[in-house]
Amino acid sequence: MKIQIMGAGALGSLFGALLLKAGFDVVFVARGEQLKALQSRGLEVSGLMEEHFDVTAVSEPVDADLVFLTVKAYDTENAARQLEKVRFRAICSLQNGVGNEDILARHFDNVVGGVTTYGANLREPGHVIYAGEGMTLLGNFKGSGAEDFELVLREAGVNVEVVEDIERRIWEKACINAVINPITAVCRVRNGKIVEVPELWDVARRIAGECREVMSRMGYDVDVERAAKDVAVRTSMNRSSMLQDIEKGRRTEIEFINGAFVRKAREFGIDATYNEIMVKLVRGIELGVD
Ligand SMILES: NC(=O)C1=CN([C@@H]2O[C@H](COP(=O)(O)OP(=O)(O)OC[C@H]3O[C@@H](n4cnc5c(N)ncnc54)[C@H](OP(=O)(O)O)[C@@H]3O)[C@@H](O)[C@H]2O)C=CC1
Ligand SMILES: CC(C)(CO)C(=O)C(=O)O
Repeated sequence: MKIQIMGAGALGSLFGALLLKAGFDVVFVARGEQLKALQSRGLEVSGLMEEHFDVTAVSEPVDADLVFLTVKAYDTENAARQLEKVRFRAICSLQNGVGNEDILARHFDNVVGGVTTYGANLREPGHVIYAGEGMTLLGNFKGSGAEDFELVLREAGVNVEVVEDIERRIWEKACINAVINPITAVCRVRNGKIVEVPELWDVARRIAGECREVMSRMGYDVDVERAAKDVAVRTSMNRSSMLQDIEKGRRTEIEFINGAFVRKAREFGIDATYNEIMVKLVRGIELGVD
């Protein structure tokens, strides 16, 4: 069984390492310094696992059985175009944000949606920190394949479950990210501050309210305010992924998180002013208004 990790950054390196440890044939598709490091020094894993792996790392996709897509959401279209040139049975996104599976479904027959709460950070090229064990939910988005991905992940010791409502789960995770990520990124605070600082909680509640209304119009009854509060408290010391991106001067996934709620709200003709403001503020920082 050959498994390809398309976008061997933090999350892809972690999942690839877990699969390698279980004995799978894993190919890492990477670029830049990460590609050079993987090719010359291999992959170092620290944190919840301490191990070094010699790896196969390439700059262009190759034929494989299964593909995990772990690029940032804004790179999905480009990655899909590269993957169109090779053969594989099914592709599974483990990304955050909404819309990745729709992009993949325009290119491929068997698309599996994924949501994971595992945590990984790149300390330096070729060195990933396994920061947190979580849960991974998978579901067929188009065609089939979820059970194949479930099987390999389970064999690799990953907590995984196949669900029937993967689209809902993807939107649910996006709700949490929509509330926590932009506020932490704009105010440069850890997740816990969102509930500790009344002014920030006031904004968080308003974003959550808009997300809840969008979800409700989609037929999903979700108490977004409560869910976001729970996660912010549980992860109070975390620096959100969006805050980390901003701190590193990198592009964020805001268009695929709050931007997705703004677009859905427009479709339904409802208000999403707070989400829209967060998109614009984060874009402003990305563009260098900082
Ligand atoms: N890290 C985590 O703990 C979690 C992350 N996620 C989600 O997973 C996704 C990936 O996150 P993360 O791993 O943190 O991000 P990273 O930026 O660390 O990893 C993405 C990697 O993909 C590379 N890449 C992008 N396009 C290509 C390409 N065409 N060919 C080869 N390499 C490519 C990037 O290179 P470059 O750096 O040059 O852009 C980067 O190394 C995101 O959607 C994120 O929200 C979800 C749950 C947890
Ligand atoms: C849940 C949360 C907010 C944890 O930090 C996250 O997923 C992120 O940072 O992107």
